[in-house]
Amino acid sequence: MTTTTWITEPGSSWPQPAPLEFFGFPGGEWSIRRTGDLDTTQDLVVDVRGSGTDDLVRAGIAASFARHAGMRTVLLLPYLPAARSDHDEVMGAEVYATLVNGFGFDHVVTIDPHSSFSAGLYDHLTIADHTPFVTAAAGTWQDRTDAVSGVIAADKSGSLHAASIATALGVPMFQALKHRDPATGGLTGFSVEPLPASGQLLVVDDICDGGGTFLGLAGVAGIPKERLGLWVTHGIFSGSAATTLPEAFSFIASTDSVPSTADFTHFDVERQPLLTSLLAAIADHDSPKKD
Ligand SMILES: O=P(O)(O)OC[C@H]1O[C@@H](O)[C@H](O)[C@@H]1O
Repeated sequence: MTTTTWITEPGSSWPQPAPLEFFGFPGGEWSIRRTGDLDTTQDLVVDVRGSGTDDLVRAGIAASFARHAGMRTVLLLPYLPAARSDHDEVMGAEVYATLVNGFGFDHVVTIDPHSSFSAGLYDHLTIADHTPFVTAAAGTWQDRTDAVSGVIAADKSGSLHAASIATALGVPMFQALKHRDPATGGLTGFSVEPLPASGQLLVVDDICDGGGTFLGLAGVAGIPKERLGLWVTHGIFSGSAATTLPEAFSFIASTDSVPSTADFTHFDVERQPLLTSLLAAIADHDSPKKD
Protein backbone atom coordinates (compact mmCIF):
# COMPACT_ATOMS: atom_id res chain seq x y z
CA MET A 1 0.00 0.00 0.00
CA THR A 2 1.46 3.34 -1.01
CA THR A 3 -1.32 5.74 -0.06
CA THR A 4 -0.11 8.10 2.66
CA THR A 5 -2.13 10.88 4.26
CA TRP A 6 -0.60 14.12 5.48
CA ILE A 7 -1.85 17.38 6.87
CA THR A 8 -0.27 20.72 6.01
CA GLU A 9 -0.84 24.36 6.70
CA PRO A 10 -2.20 25.72 3.42
CA GLY A 11 0.85 26.74 1.38
CA SER A 12 3.37 24.77 3.45
CA SER A 13 5.75 22.20 1.95
CA TRP A 14 6.38 20.52 5.30
CA PRO A 15 3.59 18.06 6.09
CA GLN A 16 2.79 16.14 9.26
CA PRO A 17 1.39 12.61 9.16
CA ALA A 18 -2.42 12.79 9.33
CA PRO A 19 -4.03 11.07 12.35
CA LEU A 20 -5.95 8.77 10.03
CA GLU A 21 -5.78 5.12 9.07
CA PHE A 22 -7.29 3.12 6.25
CA PHE A 23 -9.04 -0.12 7.01
CA GLY A 24 -10.89 -2.71 4.97
CA PHE A 25 -14.39 -4.04 5.54
CA PRO A 26 -14.94 -7.81 5.31
CA GLY A 27 -16.67 -7.32 1.95
CA GLY A 28 -13.46 -5.82 0.53
CA GLU A 29 -14.34 -2.11 0.63
CA TRP A 30 -11.90 0.50 1.90
CA SER A 31 -12.66 3.08 4.57
CA ILE A 32 -10.77 5.48 6.82
CA ARG A 33 -10.96 6.50 10.49
CA ARG A 34 -9.39 9.00 12.83
CA THR A 35 -6.59 7.85 15.11
CA GLY A 36 -6.26 11.17 16.96
CA ASP A 37 -7.25 14.83 16.90
CA LEU A 38 -7.47 16.16 13.36
CA ASP A 39 -7.05 19.89 12.71
CA THR A 40 -9.62 20.43 10.00
CA THR A 41 -8.35 23.95 9.26
CA GLN A 42 -5.37 22.29 7.55
CA ASP A 43 -5.23 20.73 4.08
CA LEU A 44 -5.48 16.98 3.76
CA VAL A 45 -2.77 15.77 1.39
CA VAL A 46 -3.14 12.28 -0.04
CA ASP A 47 0.04 10.90 -1.54
CA VAL A 48 -0.20 7.99 -4.02
CA ARG A 49 2.91 6.45 -5.53
CA GLY A 50 2.50 4.26 -8.59
CA SER A 51 -0.88 3.30 -9.98
CA GLY A 52 -2.30 0.62 -7.67
CA THR A 53 -6.08 0.47 -7.93
CA ASP A 54 -6.54 -0.03 -4.18
CA ASP A 55 -4.26 2.94 -3.56
CA LEU A 56 -6.35 5.12 -5.85
CA VAL A 57 -9.61 4.02 -4.21
CA ARG A 58 -8.11 4.73 -0.78
CA ALA A 59 -7.25 8.21 -2.06
CA GLY A 60 -10.88 8.68 -3.07
CA ILE A 61 -12.06 7.53 0.36
CA ALA A 62 -9.70 10.01 2.03
CA ALA A 63 -10.94 12.83 -0.22
CA SER A 64 -14.55 12.06 0.65
CA PHE A 65 -13.75 12.01 4.36
CA ALA A 66 -11.86 15.31 4.18
CA ARG A 67 -14.53 17.04 2.12
CA HIS A 68 -17.18 16.11 4.70
CA ALA A 69 -14.84 17.39 7.42
CA GLY A 70 -14.57 20.72 5.57
CA MET A 71 -10.90 20.33 4.62
CA ARG A 72 -9.25 21.33 1.36
CA THR A 73 -7.96 18.25 -0.42
CA VAL A 74 -4.73 17.76 -2.36
CA LEU A 75 -3.76 14.61 -4.25
CA LEU A 76 -0.10 13.98 -5.00
CA LEU A 77 -0.09 11.66 -8.01
CA PRO A 78 3.42 12.03 -9.43
CA TYR A 79 3.02 9.11 -11.86
CA LEU A 80 -0.15 9.51 -13.92
CA PRO A 81 -1.55 5.97 -14.34
CA ALA A 82 -1.67 4.70 -17.92
CA ALA A 83 -0.57 8.09 -19.23
CA ARG A 84 1.16 6.22 -22.08
CA SER A 85 -2.19 4.71 -23.09
CA ASP A 86 -3.20 7.95 -24.77
CA HIS A 87 -3.50 7.15 -28.48
CA ASP A 88 -4.41 3.49 -29.02
CA GLU A 89 -7.73 1.68 -29.23
CA VAL A 90 -7.63 1.30 -25.44
CA MET A 91 -7.34 4.71 -23.80
CA GLY A 92 -6.35 3.77 -20.26
CA ALA A 93 -5.36 7.36 -19.59
CA GLU A 94 -9.02 8.39 -19.88
CA VAL A 95 -10.20 5.65 -17.54
CA TYR A 96 -7.79 6.56 -14.75
CA ALA A 97 -8.36 10.27 -15.17
CA THR A 98 -12.13 9.76 -14.98
CA LEU A 99 -11.69 7.74 -11.79
CA VAL A 100 -9.46 10.35 -10.15
CA ASN A 101 -11.58 13.30 -11.32
CA GLY A 102 -14.56 11.61 -9.69
CA PHE A 103 -12.83 11.82 -6.32
CA GLY A 104 -13.20 15.61 -6.47
CA PHE A 105 -9.80 16.68 -5.12
CA ASP A 106 -9.29 20.44 -4.97
CA HIS A 107 -5.78 20.01 -6.37
CA VAL A 108 -3.92 17.19 -8.10
CA VAL A 109 -0.14 17.45 -8.47
CA THR A 110 1.96 15.42 -10.85
CA ILE A 111 5.41 15.60 -12.40
CA ASP A 112 6.68 14.94 -15.93
CA PRO A 113 3.41 13.53 -17.32
CA HIS A 114 3.92 11.37 -20.38
CA SER A 115 1.91 13.63 -22.66
CA SER A 116 0.02 16.89 -22.58
CA PHE A 117 -3.00 14.92 -23.76
CA SER A 118 -2.94 12.70 -20.67
CA ALA A 119 -2.26 15.62 -18.34
CA GLY A 120 -5.12 17.53 -19.94
CA LEU A 121 -7.59 14.85 -18.89
CA TYR A 122 -7.19 15.75 -15.20
CA ASP A 123 -9.18 18.43 -13.37
CA HIS A 124 -7.30 20.96 -11.22
CA LEU A 125 -3.89 19.58 -12.23
CA THR A 126 -0.60 21.26 -11.33
CA ILE A 127 2.57 19.94 -12.97
CA ALA A 128 5.68 20.22 -10.80
CA ASP A 129 8.92 21.03 -12.61
CA HIS A 130 11.18 18.01 -12.91
CA THR A 131 14.12 20.00 -14.32
CA PRO A 132 15.79 20.62 -10.92
CA PHE A 133 15.78 16.88 -10.22
CA VAL A 134 17.49 16.09 -13.51
CA THR A 135 20.10 18.82 -13.15
CA ALA A 136 20.81 17.69 -9.56
CA ALA A 137 21.27 14.12 -10.77
CA ALA A 138 23.56 15.29 -13.58
CA GLY A 139 25.57 17.27 -11.01
CA THR A 140 25.95 14.20 -8.79
CA TRP A 141 27.13 12.13 -11.74
CA GLN A 142 29.63 14.62 -13.09
CA ASP A 143 31.04 15.20 -9.58
CA ARG A 144 31.92 11.51 -9.55
CA THR A 145 33.14 11.26 -13.13
CA ASP A 146 33.55 13.88 -15.85
CA ALA A 147 31.52 16.83 -17.14
CA VAL A 148 28.24 16.05 -18.90
CA SER A 149 28.79 16.99 -22.55
CA GLY A 150 25.34 16.21 -23.91
CA VAL A 151 21.77 15.11 -23.28
CA ILE A 152 20.19 12.40 -25.43
CA ALA A 153 16.43 12.47 -26.04
CA ALA A 154 15.40 8.81 -25.96
CA ASP A 155 12.67 9.22 -28.57
CA LYS A 156 10.81 11.80 -30.62
CA SER A 157 8.04 12.36 -28.07
CA GLY A 158 10.56 13.20 -25.36
CA SER A 159 12.61 15.66 -27.39
CA LEU A 160 11.02 18.88 -26.11
CA HIS A 161 11.57 17.91 -22.50
CA ALA A 162 15.11 16.70 -23.18
CA ALA A 163 15.85 19.96 -24.99
CA SER A 164 14.83 21.97 -21.92
CA ILE A 165 17.07 19.80 -19.73
CA ALA A 166 19.96 20.30 -22.17
CA THR A 167 19.38 24.06 -22.00
CA ALA A 168 19.34 23.96 -18.19
CA LEU A 169 22.66 22.08 -18.22
CA GLY A 170 24.13 24.29 -20.95
CA VAL A 171 24.94 21.34 -23.23
CA PRO A 172 23.67 20.21 -26.67
CA MET A 173 20.85 17.73 -27.13
CA PHE A 174 21.14 14.70 -29.41
CA GLN A 175 18.07 12.94 -30.79
CA ALA A 176 17.53 9.19 -30.66
CA LEU A 177 14.66 7.49 -32.48
CA LYS A 178 12.85 4.17 -32.20
CA HIS A 179 9.73 2.47 -33.49
CA ARG A 180 7.32 0.63 -31.18
CA ASP A 181 4.85 -1.88 -32.65
CA PRO A 182 1.56 -1.04 -30.87
CA ALA A 183 0.34 -4.63 -31.24
CA THR A 184 3.32 -6.35 -29.63
CA GLY A 185 5.11 -3.55 -27.78
CA GLY A 186 8.27 -4.66 -29.62
CA LEU A 187 10.89 -2.02 -30.43
CA THR A 188 12.82 -1.69 -33.70
CA GLY A 189 14.58 0.93 -35.80
CA PHE A 190 16.86 2.47 -33.20
CA SER A 191 19.08 5.35 -34.29
CA VAL A 192 20.87 8.27 -32.71
CA GLU A 193 22.60 11.39 -34.00
CA PRO A 194 26.44 11.41 -34.04
CA LEU A 195 27.60 11.85 -30.42
CA PRO A 196 30.59 13.72 -28.94
CA ALA A 197 33.82 11.76 -28.58
CA SER A 198 34.34 12.78 -24.95
CA GLY A 199 32.37 13.67 -21.83
CA GLN A 200 29.43 12.07 -20.11
CA LEU A 201 26.15 11.63 -22.00
CA LEU A 202 22.88 11.63 -20.10
CA VAL A 203 19.86 9.91 -21.67
CA VAL A 204 16.71 11.66 -20.47
CA ASP A 205 13.17 10.33 -20.63
CA ASP A 206 9.96 10.31 -18.60
CA ILE A 207 9.49 6.59 -17.91
CA CYS A 208 11.59 3.46 -17.84
CA ASP A 209 9.42 0.36 -17.89
CA GLY A 210 11.18 -2.76 -19.19
CA GLY A 211 14.17 -0.71 -20.33
CA GLY A 212 14.05 -1.82 -24.00
CA THR A 213 14.10 1.80 -25.22
CA PHE A 214 17.31 2.52 -23.35
CA LEU A 215 19.09 -0.72 -24.11
CA GLY A 216 18.31 -0.32 -27.83
CA LEU A 217 19.58 3.24 -27.72
CA ALA A 218 22.77 2.23 -25.89
CA GLY A 219 23.30 -0.49 -28.52
CA VAL A 220 23.29 1.94 -31.46
CA ALA A 221 25.09 4.72 -29.57
CA GLY A 222 28.21 2.57 -29.24
CA ILE A 223 29.30 4.59 -26.20
CA PRO A 224 31.12 2.78 -23.37
CA LYS A 225 28.90 2.45 -20.33
CA GLU A 226 31.31 4.59 -18.25
CA ARG A 227 30.17 7.58 -20.36
CA LEU A 228 26.47 6.73 -20.47
CA GLY A 229 23.96 7.76 -17.78
CA LEU A 230 20.18 7.50 -17.59
CA TRP A 231 17.60 9.79 -16.05
CA VAL A 232 13.96 8.73 -15.97
CA THR A 233 11.48 10.61 -13.82
CA HIS A 234 9.39 7.47 -13.29
CA GLY A 235 11.47 4.36 -12.71
CA ILE A 236 9.35 1.23 -13.00
CA PHE A 237 12.31 -0.95 -14.02
CA SER A 238 10.20 -4.04 -14.76
CA GLY A 239 11.30 -7.47 -15.97
CA SER A 240 15.04 -7.80 -16.36
CA ALA A 241 15.72 -4.04 -16.42
CA ALA A 242 17.52 -4.14 -13.08
CA THR A 243 20.14 -6.51 -14.46
CA THR A 244 20.35 -5.37 -18.09
CA LEU A 245 20.42 -1.58 -17.65
CA PRO A 246 23.56 -1.55 -15.44
CA GLU A 247 25.33 -3.42 -18.26
CA ALA A 248 24.82 -0.41 -20.55
CA PHE A 249 24.69 2.55 -18.12
CA SER A 250 27.09 3.41 -15.30
CA PHE A 251 24.68 5.90 -13.70
CA ILE A 252 20.90 5.59 -13.33
CA ALA A 253 18.74 8.13 -11.52
CA SER A 254 15.04 8.62 -10.99
CA THR A 255 12.51 9.83 -8.41
CA ASP A 256 10.43 7.91 -5.90
CA SER A 257 7.22 8.39 -7.94
CA VAL A 258 6.76 4.65 -8.46
CA PRO A 259 7.30 2.02 -5.74
CA SER A 260 9.51 -0.11 -7.96
CA THR A 261 10.49 -3.51 -6.62
CA ALA A 262 13.39 -3.85 -9.07
CA ASP A 263 16.38 -5.57 -7.51
CA PHE A 264 19.42 -3.57 -8.62
CA THR A 265 21.90 -5.87 -6.94
CA HIS A 266 25.30 -4.18 -6.49
CA PHE A 267 24.10 -1.04 -8.31
CA ASP A 268 22.89 2.20 -6.72
CA VAL A 269 19.95 3.90 -8.40
CA GLU A 270 19.71 7.49 -7.20
CA ARG A 271 16.06 7.98 -6.26
CA GLN A 272 15.28 11.56 -5.39
CA PRO A 273 12.36 12.10 -2.97
CA LEU A 274 9.50 14.17 -4.40
CA LEU A 275 7.26 15.01 -1.44
CA THR A 276 8.33 18.55 -0.60
CA SER A 277 8.67 19.61 -4.25
CA LEU A 278 5.18 18.41 -5.07
CA LEU A 279 3.80 20.36 -2.12
CA ALA A 280 5.85 23.40 -3.12
CA ALA A 281 4.18 23.28 -6.53
CA ILE A 282 0.80 23.69 -4.79
CA ALA A 283 2.16 26.54 -2.65
CA ASP A 284 3.40 28.27 -5.84
CA HIS A 285 0.03 27.71 -7.45
CA ASP A 286 -1.73 29.24 -4.42
CA SER A 287 0.48 32.29 -4.02
CA PRO A 288 -0.65 35.43 -5.84
CA LYS A 289 1.36 36.07 -9.00
CA LYS A 290 3.80 38.98 -8.84
CA ASP A 291 4.10 41.25 -11.91
O1 LIG B 1 11.30 0.85 -23.20
P1 LIG B 1 10.57 0.82 -21.90
O2 LIG B 1 11.45 1.10 -20.72
O3 LIG B 1 9.78 -0.45 -21.72
O4 LIG B 1 9.44 1.94 -21.96
C1 LIG B 1 9.73 3.30 -21.71
C2 LIG B 1 9.50 4.14 -22.94
O5 LIG B 1 8.17 4.00 -23.40
C3 LIG B 1 7.66 5.30 -23.64
O6 LIG B 1 6.32 5.36 -23.71
C4 LIG B 1 8.29 6.12 -22.55
O7 LIG B 1 8.17 7.50 -22.77
C5 LIG B 1 9.69 5.60 -22.68
O8 LIG B 1 10.28 6.20 -23.82
